Amino acid sequence: MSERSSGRQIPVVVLAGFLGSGKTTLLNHLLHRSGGSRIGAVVNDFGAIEIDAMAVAGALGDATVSLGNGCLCCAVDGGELDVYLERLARPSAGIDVIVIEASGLAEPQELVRMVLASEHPGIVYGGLVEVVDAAEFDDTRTRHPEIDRHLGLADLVVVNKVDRVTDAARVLALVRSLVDRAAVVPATYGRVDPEFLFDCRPSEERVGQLSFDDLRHDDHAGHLHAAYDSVSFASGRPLDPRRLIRFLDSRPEGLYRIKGYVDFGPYDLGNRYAVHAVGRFLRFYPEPWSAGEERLTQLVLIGSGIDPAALRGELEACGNDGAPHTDDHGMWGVLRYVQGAAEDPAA
Ligand SMILES: Nc1nc2c(ncn2[C@@H]2O[C@H](COP(=O)(O)OP(=O)(O)OP(=O)(O)O)[C@@H](O)[C@H]2O)c(=O)[nH]1
Repeated sequence: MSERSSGRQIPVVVLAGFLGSGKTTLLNHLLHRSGGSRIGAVVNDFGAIEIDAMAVAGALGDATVSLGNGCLCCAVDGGELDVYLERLARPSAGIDVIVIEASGLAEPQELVRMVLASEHPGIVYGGLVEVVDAAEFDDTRTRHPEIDRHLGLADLVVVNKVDRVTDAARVLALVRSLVDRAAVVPATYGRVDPEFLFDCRPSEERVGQLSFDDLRHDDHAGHLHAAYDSVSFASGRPLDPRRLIRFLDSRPEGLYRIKGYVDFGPYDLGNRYAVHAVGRFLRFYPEPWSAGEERLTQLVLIGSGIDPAALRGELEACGNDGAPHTDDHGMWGVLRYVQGAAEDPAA
């Protein structure tokens, strides 16, 4: 019998973690491996184009709702979130657990506070899951010491991307030293047993402690995202692969995160290319265009100390001039960054 039909409350899990740590990857893993449980998701994108929502929507259909353009943690009240939670918690939706994927710059305590403050009788706070990028962890902590505080609130920490480090044991030990009572599990590509997430519900005592100590409505200026800008770029003109690679190879230090989809037009008529940059990490993932899909390039760039107008201009300049011929070598630069099967054998 599902939780709904037995009249129990639906747990709402907050899935947080710094930019690019692997939250969407983990959510997609859960959606494909959740067995008999039906998951509803609320996806909060930082940029104006909802790339994360696009990445999970196919798997979820009407069980995804998207809250784009800005951190949910800055909503004045949880009213908007409540509307979405109510929609997902309707018995007719048949949902067993709801996951809120926070933007990579959200303040997790604000989201937890909103869930705890919700007056919807059909839901209950199901815990905070923090995803950590093992390869970027040291640098991210140096730039953002508040990450330690986020980990202290977590009920489960997934130390992701252990395939990218040679000292996973050290990173795991460091994370364990920073958490309070959370379980800490290593992962690649967010592959954790869904039961871990569904069972990470905090004790009553912990929830009480959270609502009094950790969840004071804090100063907005101190939020992580206060120091970040985002640039959204959408174009129906295909990009030239060489120009785009030149742009990406010379991207400024502060431009920490790029994500979206690229149309290379005549260079590959069959595929669009999902692109992800996280710090200096860069990957392209070709995926076939769906029949009838509008051929667009849609990118979100997020960084600190960046010049949005200049970046938008540089992306404009990556447009293909409409030259009728492609050359055989044009895509080489892109293909260097296409993920090989050896990198993720289970993909
Ligand atoms: N090598 C490696 N790459 C990973 C792993 N998990 C995720 N990635 C890649 O990291 C990039 C970012 O992953 P996402 O799941 O989009 O990260 P996110 O936390 O949702 O990103 P934001 O929403 O922008 O904060 C993508 O290119 C993923 O394929 C992993 O375990 N190992």
